[in-house]
Amino acid sequence: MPKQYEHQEGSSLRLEKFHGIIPAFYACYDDQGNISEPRTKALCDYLLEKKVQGVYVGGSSGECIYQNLDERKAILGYVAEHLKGKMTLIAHVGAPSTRDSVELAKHAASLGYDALSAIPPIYFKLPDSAVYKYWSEIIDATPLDFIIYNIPQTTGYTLTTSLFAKLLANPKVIGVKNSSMPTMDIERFKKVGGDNVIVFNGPDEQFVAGRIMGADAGIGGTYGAMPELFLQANQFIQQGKFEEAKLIQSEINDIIIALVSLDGSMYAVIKEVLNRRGVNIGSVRGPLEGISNEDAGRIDKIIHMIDKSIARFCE
Ligand SMILES: CC(=O)N[C@H](C=O)[C@@H](O)[C@H](O)[C@H](O)CO
Ligand SMILES: CC(=O)C(=O)O
Repeated sequence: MPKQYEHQEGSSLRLEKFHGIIPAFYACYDDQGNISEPRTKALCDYLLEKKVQGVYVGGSSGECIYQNLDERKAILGYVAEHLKGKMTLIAHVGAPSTRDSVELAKHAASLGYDALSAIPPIYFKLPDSAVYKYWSEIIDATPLDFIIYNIPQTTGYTLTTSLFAKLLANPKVIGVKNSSMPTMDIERFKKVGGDNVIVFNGPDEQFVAGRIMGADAGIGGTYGAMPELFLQANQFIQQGKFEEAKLIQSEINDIIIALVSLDGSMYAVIKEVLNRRGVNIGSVRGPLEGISNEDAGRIDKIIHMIDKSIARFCE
C-alpha cells in the first residue's frame, strides 16, 4: 500500500492520498457490450498490481456519456468492492441533468469513495451562474470532497480562475482536474488555490510540463495502457531528474500518437492493448468505433513501443 494512503488527517495530509498517478478507469464490457463485473474486477486487479495511487471512475475514459444511471452505479459499486481501502477512489458523477448527477453523487458517497468529480453541464451553453449552481448542488448532496473537472475541448465550457476561486470558498472543493491544453492554466489554478488545493494534470501528452507548471498529480486516459511509464515520469520529476522526465514524455507522446492513429477509437485500441496483456475488458460502445482488421498488426507495434520504453526507463 502506498505510504501516503496510511495518513489522512490534517489539511495538506488530507490531500496526500490524491498525489501520484491516477488512471482514468475504462468501461469494462462483456462480449455483448453489457457492463461486466468480472472484467471490471480484472481491470481493478491489474491497476492494483501496477501500484497506481488511485483510480478515476466513470469519466470520459469510462464512457460515462454512453451509459445509463443504473450501469454507472453498478460500475461504481464493482470498483469500490474490489479497491476500497487499497487505493484512492474518485467517482466522476457528472451527467446531463443535475438530478442524475446528485443521485450518482449520493450513490458514490454510500460506497465510500474518497472524492467526487464532475464535468460542467454539457449540450446547452449555460452561464457561469448555472454552472456554479450545478456543481454546488452536487457538492452539497454529500459530505465528500469535490474535484472540479475542466475539459473545454469536449464540454465547450472553460472554467475561469474567478469561478474557480468562488467554488474554493466551499471547503469541500479540494481542487481541479485540468484538461485544457495550455499548461499555463494549471499554473493559474495553482496560483489561485495555493498549497491547500490539488491541481491534476489532464493532457497526458503534457504530463511532465503540467507537473513542472504546478500540477501536484495526474489523472489520465492513457495511463492504464502504460502505467509503468507515467509512474516513472512522476518519479523522475520528484527526483528533479528533468532530462529523464523529458525523454520519457517524448516516448509517451510517440505512443499516444500511435494510439490515436488507428481506425478504432483510442479507447478501443487501448482495450486491445490490455487484452493482449491478458486483461480482457471488451471493446467500446458506439458511436465510438471498435478496432478494424488492419488495426491488429498495428497494435503489435504499439505494444512493442510500450515494452521498449518500459525496458529503457523502468528496468
Ligand atoms: C480530451 C481528453 O479526454 N483528455 C483526457 C483527460 O484529460 C486525457 O487523459 C487524454 O485521454 C489523453 O491526454 C490522450 O489524448
Ligand atoms: C481523465 C480522463 O481521461 C477521464 O475523465 O476519463
